[in-house]
Amino acid sequence: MEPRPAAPRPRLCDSLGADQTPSASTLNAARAEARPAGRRAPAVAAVLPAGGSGERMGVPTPKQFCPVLERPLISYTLQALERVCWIKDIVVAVTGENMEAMKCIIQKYQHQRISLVEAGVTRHRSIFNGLKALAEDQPDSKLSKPEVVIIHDAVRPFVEEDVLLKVVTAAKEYGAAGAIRPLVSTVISPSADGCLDHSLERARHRASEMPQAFLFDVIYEAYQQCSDYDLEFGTECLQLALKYGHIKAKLVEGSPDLWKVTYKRDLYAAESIIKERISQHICLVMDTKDENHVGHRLEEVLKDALNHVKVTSRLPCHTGRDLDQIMSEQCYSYVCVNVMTSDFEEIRKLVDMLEESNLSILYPVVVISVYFLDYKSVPFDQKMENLMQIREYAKEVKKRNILLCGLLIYYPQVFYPPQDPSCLT
Ligand SMILES: Nc1ccn([C@@H]2O[C@H](COP(=O)(O)OP(=O)(O)OP(=O)(O)O)[C@@H](O)[C@H]2O)c(=O)n1
Ligand SMILES: O=P(O)(O)OC[C@@H](O)[C@@H](O)[C@@H](O)CO
Repeated sequence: MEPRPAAPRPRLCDSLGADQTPSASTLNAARAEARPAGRRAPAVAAVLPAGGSGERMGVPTPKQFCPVLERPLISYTLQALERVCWIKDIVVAVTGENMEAMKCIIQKYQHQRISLVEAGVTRHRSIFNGLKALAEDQPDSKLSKPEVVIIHDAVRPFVEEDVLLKVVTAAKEYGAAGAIRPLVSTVISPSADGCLDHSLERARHRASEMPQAFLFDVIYEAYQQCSDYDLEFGTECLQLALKYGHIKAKLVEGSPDLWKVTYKRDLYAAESIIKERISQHICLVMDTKDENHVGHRLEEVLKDALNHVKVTSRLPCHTGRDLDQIMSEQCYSYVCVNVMTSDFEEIRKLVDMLEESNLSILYPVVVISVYFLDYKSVPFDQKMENLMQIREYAKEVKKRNILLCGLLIYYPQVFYPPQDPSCLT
């Protein structure tokens, strides 16, 4: 029985999100705005419709459960919402047949604050079921009614706290709010005979995306008044608030990352975006504090190419503090540069720490151990035997989503024999 992993670290580093991740001061200002002076912050919950079959994806598995880096797509969306500490409940609507699979995902990735409800046969019905779970007029409701409810498709994994805060703040003021994006294609209206009737002026129109947010009573009452036609064929929650609540939603410009995973190409795009984001963080671990350590040359090169390069030394007196601090920033790629030792045990200790930190539950962790060895002072076969242990250990830790590899750089120490001063010129 595998030991239950400890609860995941409370927050992912915001830089795993969209490029526009706001600074802490921006968020604090927005939070202050969301919390008018003298009034308490609104209780906020989220409803995630996740009951679709993903027909347009063209694979047997519903797209919300399709793997991205060997982890279901929906887990990334849950993680994005869990990062936002002021969302108190996350209600996910899944079909009965996927309920067990969803419970396993919640347990395996240690998702928190999640409640599950049965999905409906349409997206609107799934959302309505989610809202019912939050309404206090339901006999078996265990959740308290929020003041504001966020509605966000479970297949939109790249949602950041800033846009969530914007739509919630706007919903509190206007009653409803939704993220929008510029149209990429022009919208046209075909005539009955399949020819162009007219086209819409693209600049005057926008694509409605997610997240959206509503005063709970506004959207819940709209759904309660909904016609069956709306529930069956509608695709726009903002329209329901307008039609049944006479609320004109505030439109919030969203970032390019808010797109919905719909086709297979979207899954490939999501995977490459996630890979790119986690690879932007590198932690260089050096085996000495020497400022002339060759690892600093690598640091200079990496800093030109990456957003975040952290450096630490693995001296025993430093290991705990330095590495713990770096792990708290959710770094998933480690390059260990060893000039003083080729001791495999040091790497094992580092990998054990990474494993205990549960980092690799959410994303694969990469550890590259580089050994600079002077071939005149270190017999090759003796060191290779020692380093070959890495290969066996790598097979073992790969099962726990830690990818370990070793790199041996054999080089001659450059000596100037003293009897030949010309070498010194
Ligand atoms: N009966 C439904 C249909 C859709 N959804 C959810 O609504 C979101 C957006 O819908 P869409 O992209 O249309 O998903 P699918 O309906 O699964 O896709 P398709 O139309 O290609 O089948 C998805 O998270 C989907 O799981 C839902 O909760 N209940
Ligand atoms: O479920 P579908 O993909 O058909 O449509 C969902 C989208 O309409 C919806 O997510 C946004 O347009 C915002 O309402």
